[in-house]
Amino acid sequence: MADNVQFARMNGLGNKILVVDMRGRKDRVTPHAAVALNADPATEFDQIMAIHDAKAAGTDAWIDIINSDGSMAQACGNGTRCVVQALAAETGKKAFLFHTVAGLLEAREHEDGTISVDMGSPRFGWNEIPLAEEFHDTRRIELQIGPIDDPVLHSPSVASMGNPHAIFWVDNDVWSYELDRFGPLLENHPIFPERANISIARVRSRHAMDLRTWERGAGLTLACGSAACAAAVSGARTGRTERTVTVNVPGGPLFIEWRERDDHVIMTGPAEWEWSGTVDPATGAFQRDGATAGDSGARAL
Ligand SMILES: N[C@H](CCC[C@H](N)C(=O)O)C(=O)O
Repeated sequence: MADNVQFARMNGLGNKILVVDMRGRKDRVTPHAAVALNADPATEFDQIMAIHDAKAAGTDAWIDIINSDGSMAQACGNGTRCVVQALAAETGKKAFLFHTVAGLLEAREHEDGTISVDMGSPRFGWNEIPLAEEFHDTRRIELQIGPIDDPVLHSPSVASMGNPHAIFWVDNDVWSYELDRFGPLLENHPIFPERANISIARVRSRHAMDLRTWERGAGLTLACGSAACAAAVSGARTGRTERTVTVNVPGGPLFIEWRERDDHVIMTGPAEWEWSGTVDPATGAFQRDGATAGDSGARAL
């Protein structure tokens, strides 16, 4: 299998990530390989982060983000932290500038091992999300699910973090809603021409909320970094929270700051290496190395 490349199974607060090293190659990880990798319980994932050679001076790498259904995503906060950890372990560098289809992405590893990603400016225009119909106020759009006169979820805030998000605000425990049932319906609702990541959020205080996400192209996940950012900015925009919020996702807390000075959203959280191996990016056939996560912490690919 001379055509294999190095890859690592990692996670960002339980968001299942495969980081694949495509540097020095012209080909890409195929949708076929993605679907095959996701079908094997050992490599089941939410996103693949494929690291390619940089295309522009001053950037460290180009990154392709691939959902487990083989579709491409424009942003993945948790996966970006995984890439930073792997490249920091390889190079000793702490600060990185990545290029994705959504633009430039700055990220940095801190002394304590946590990683911050500058997710850029959120966008709120109905055609930027995008929505299929014009809505002037995207803090609350007309969309509901459940009985017409007593909807289970309704009036979400919508935002783009490069990728489309809808946040439904709820009063009860986020676990009491059947997101596995409503998620696929809402993800594919005609109001979202490019589909959407669907979250339910419960505000706990001016600085904290609970969040569960049904990810576009990946389904229920333990964490979704871009959704945490979309929820935090939507919380602040609707007056529910301040601009600095701890977003508790099923995998743990993410710290989000919507910076006043430049409108950028900074997401901070951990990344974890689980094991490494080699994979054929055309077919998804893979082999594991011997080493697995003990207390080894960060590791190069
Ligand atoms: N897990 C990712 C988001 C993936 C988004 C993807 N599901 C899409 O937009 O299609 C994150 O941490 O931000």
